[in-house]
Amino acid sequence: MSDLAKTNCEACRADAPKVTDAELAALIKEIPDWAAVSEDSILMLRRQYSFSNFKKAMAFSNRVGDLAEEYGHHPAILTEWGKVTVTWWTHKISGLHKNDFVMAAKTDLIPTD
Ligand SMILES: C[C@H](O)[C@H](O)[C@H]1CNC2=NC(N)=NC(=O)C2=N1
Repeated sequence: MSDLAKTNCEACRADAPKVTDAELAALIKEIPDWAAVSEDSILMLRRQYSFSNFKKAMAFSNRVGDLAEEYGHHPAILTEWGKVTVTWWTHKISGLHKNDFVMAAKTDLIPTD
């Protein structure tokens, strides 16, 4: 398990700093299956998971939702037949906080079978 996955979320505050370019470059290496993407100038982390049917995709999506509720930090989840796309960013700062990398790492611990 990566150290990130063992980390707790900090309380999200509107004045929290976004990760710097250097922090982003270092942190993204710890979650190699995730991509940093920009939408409407908002940096986000995105990964797509594959499943053998919709029922398994839905079950995984619900477990991601449980994780989000546990830590009070919520992703965008796109659930499709055989696919789930999870996107993490911090709404309050319209960008990436270390919490988002922590939650991406924790998402990777959810079983996909
Ligand atoms: C009131 C509530 O705790 C806040 O709105 C939390 C909820 N979940 C959140 N999730 C994410 N991704 N970003 C936030 O800024 C955020 N804020």
